[in-house]
Amino acid sequence: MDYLRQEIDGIDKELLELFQKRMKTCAELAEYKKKKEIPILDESRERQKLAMVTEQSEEGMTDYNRNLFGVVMDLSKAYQQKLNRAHSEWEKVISEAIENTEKTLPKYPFVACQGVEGAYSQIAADKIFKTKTNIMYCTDFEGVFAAVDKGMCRYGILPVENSTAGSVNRIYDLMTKYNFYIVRALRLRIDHNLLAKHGTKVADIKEIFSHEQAISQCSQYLKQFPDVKVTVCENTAVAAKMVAESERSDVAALSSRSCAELYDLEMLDKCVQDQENNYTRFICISKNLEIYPGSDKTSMMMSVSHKPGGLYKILSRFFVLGINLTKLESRPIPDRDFEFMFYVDLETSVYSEEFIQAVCEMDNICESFRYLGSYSEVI
Ligand SMILES: C=C(O[C@@H]1C=C(C(=O)O)C=C[C@H]1O)C(=O)O
Repeated sequence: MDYLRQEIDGIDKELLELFQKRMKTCAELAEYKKKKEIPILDESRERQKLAMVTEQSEEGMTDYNRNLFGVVMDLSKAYQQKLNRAHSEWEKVISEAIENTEKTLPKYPFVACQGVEGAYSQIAADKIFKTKTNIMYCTDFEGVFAAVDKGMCRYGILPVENSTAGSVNRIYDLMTKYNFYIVRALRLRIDHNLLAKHGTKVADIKEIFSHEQAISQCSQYLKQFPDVKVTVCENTAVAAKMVAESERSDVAALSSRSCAELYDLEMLDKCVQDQENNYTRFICISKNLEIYPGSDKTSMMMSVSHKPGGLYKILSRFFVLGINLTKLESRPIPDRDFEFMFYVDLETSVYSEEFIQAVCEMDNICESFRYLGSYSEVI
């Protein structure tokens, strides 16, 4: 073993020297490309290179060699991009946003939320702004996007994913339709409770109202009511309100503790969600790019060429830059068969070199690209 390891060490030394020599040559080429305004990526050259590698490979080694050279060329492009980046448009836009944004979120802005008083979005808004801020309630999620887009509200609060039920697809679909930036995120612990009017007993219940996400988060619990009708409504707070205002005494809602207080309902059962640790992530959106201090998450949205390896190309850039992905979501692009829009959340400080480089590179290599902002996530 010692002998073979020594052998490997010797080979690695040569590999390292050769790799660095290759990178330095690429740097010279990058300078030439910059002068002549030639793009860094040259796909036909890469294809030729891989053909050469295939031809020169020993039997059984072709796939390994092609993979190795794929990574080597990715690293070479990352290095060239870094050297040639100079002052890209994105760098300017982002540093101006950092400079022009206040140090903290405003205190009492007008905020759009879906639902009615007591909705989880409203609880999220109060947590994000740390005050009972001014809220405009919209009947659906699209109303929140539109209120921000038209300048009726400075911010909008939207739930994007739940730890039990997964992504809120409707929001991801609406993201393609509206321009906005994310300025803050919040992880909110969600406890659902069975609420009914005073006097109603569990055995009396014939119908339970709630939002589809809440119903899905309580699916185990609901199995004990096989004969009860479960009805979806637009919001858990709307469900509580409906129960409170109903003439019937055989209805209940799956809703929050604060709605029990707000609508004077009794909690027949507490914390009935299937997973004890049930979290929902909310985003706070604005029309303009605002980047507050401490922003260490970034979201972006892109479409890539509909070819094998399209997504790999993107992911390999993050890998090369050492950036961790915390979310990858794909949604079909309307009217385009099996073509997808990808949404990624990255863990990277807005002040880091890798961050700027990732934004610039994505803008270059994606078919379409949108930077959705940098922000911090609070609990
Ligand atoms: C080095 C170059 O830039 C890029 C990197 C390549 C490589 O590392 O071999 C090949 C083609 C280009 O996409 C080049 O243009 O030759």
